[in-house]
Amino acid sequence: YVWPSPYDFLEDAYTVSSGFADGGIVAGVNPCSISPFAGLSPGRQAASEWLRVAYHDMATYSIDTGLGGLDASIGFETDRAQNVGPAMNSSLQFFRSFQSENSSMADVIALSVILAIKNCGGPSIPFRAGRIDAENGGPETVPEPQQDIATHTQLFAQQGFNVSEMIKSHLPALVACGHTIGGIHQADFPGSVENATTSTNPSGVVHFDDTFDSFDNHIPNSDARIFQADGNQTMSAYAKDPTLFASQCGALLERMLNTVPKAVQLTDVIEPLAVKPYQLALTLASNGSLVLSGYIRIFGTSAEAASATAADMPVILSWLDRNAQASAASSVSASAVSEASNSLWGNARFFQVNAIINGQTGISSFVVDWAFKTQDSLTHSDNGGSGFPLQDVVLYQPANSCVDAGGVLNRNTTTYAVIRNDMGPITAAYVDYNSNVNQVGSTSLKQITTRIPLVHTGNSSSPLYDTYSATFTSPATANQGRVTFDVVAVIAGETYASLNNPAISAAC
Ligand code: HEM
Repeated sequence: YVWPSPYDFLEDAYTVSSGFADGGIVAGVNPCSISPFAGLSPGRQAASEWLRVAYHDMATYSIDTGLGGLDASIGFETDRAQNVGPAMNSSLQFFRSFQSENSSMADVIALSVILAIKNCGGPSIPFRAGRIDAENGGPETVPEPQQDIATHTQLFAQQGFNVSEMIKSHLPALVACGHTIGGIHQADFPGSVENATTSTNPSGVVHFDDTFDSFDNHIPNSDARIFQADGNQTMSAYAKDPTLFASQCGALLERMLNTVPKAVQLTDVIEPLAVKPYQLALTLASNGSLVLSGYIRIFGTSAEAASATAADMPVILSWLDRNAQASAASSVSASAVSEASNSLWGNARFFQVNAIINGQTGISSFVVDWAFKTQDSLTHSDNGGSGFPLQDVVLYQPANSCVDAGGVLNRNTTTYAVIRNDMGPITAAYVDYNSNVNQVGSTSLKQITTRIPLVHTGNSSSPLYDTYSATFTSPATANQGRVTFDVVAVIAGETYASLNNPAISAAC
């Protein structure tokens, strides 16, 4: 994994759980007992709902066809008795604000489970991205409580969870891993729960075990029937050994999340990068200089990383000009962001960058030299060898870009950019606006890209750059996922792009 990557947003959301640059997902499950919807319906728990969503989404997988799996088909399956209750749609409602061109609903579902389980005290499950959202529902193959063990075993086998060597039987094991948090609701399963509904417990939730908000080896008695599938062997092993429970659940749930249609290629495991740019923007200033602004994140898992104080950490950014040459005055110190950040996986701190770069000589890459303590020798981070790459050919200009505040449903968005005029003929210049639209039959969104040509508007503050703009009518973006846009130019046969810029919110 090297920056920049299409999966930078998911890596950010994986790495930062609260505070500055909050990924936003963990807020829905922190602490493990809560739900963003508990105000509407007390007794609900998002961590367990998200895990159930992921299982029910994945349960449409067929080992015979290689179709189904974790593909957000659940959005089209919520009216089925198998998926009874508000959990499916309200989870998707929460997740859709994280959907974008580079974060499918299926990837967000997988990530949500990994974050929720970790935050509930469970194992660290490796995260891979690259899932593709289905455009319709799958087969009705979620196990239901009234079915017998033979049917459950057969359904699990069809989902790719067969009896194995390491884990005696996947059926009791995976059910134990699923039913360690959350509970069953009388409102949805009146045949299984009685006399639980009260004025303070309107959905009549009965927790599976005494630690419904802890991902631990306390196991529900209500599943005794299922645990008999292997003569209770798996359960007695788990009851004796919390470490075995955590490691086997981690492995089984990882496999569940990575069960995807055979055409889908998942990425390598995504782990927090030690040094990573965040919201970095290169722009042309009114005096003809370039300005590099944004943040550098430093992440670590060591004891030193845990005890460091951001304000005492040296973080120095040094860049090469556009011909990859070092020149005088090409380095700057980044200053600690005062708001702390939290991570479930280690310690993350952010440093603000504000570098003025000679507009004549430009920039092509930078490196970061840093340490956890002032007196430590500096660690040289060069992004795997060739530095953190930047291009200074096509620059998005947020300062001028704006949204016409007038319209509520449809608004005019104007995007400004500057493009170098000394590199040959410009054969194409456009903005790719990556947004999301509702789709019939699902709470999940569908990603679309609209291409708008950039029009040449004149000279800029620098003789090297001309100005361009693109105006188009965009739909309102409230709870319509993450909108990003790319500014692209094809010059003398080469494509230059400023990718994944955040949605424009400044009013015109
Ligand atoms: C034979 C297989 C299974 C059956 C029959 C079954 C059945 C059920 C039932 C009836 C509920 C109550 C739902 C509600 O009232 O909202 C439930 C909840 C739940 N199930 Fe399963 N389940 C099975 C397997 C699994 C698996 C494999 C997982 C995940 C690995 C899982 C995760 C969950 C979770 C987390 C909840 C709690 C939801 C909440 O608190 O709202 N289940 N299950």
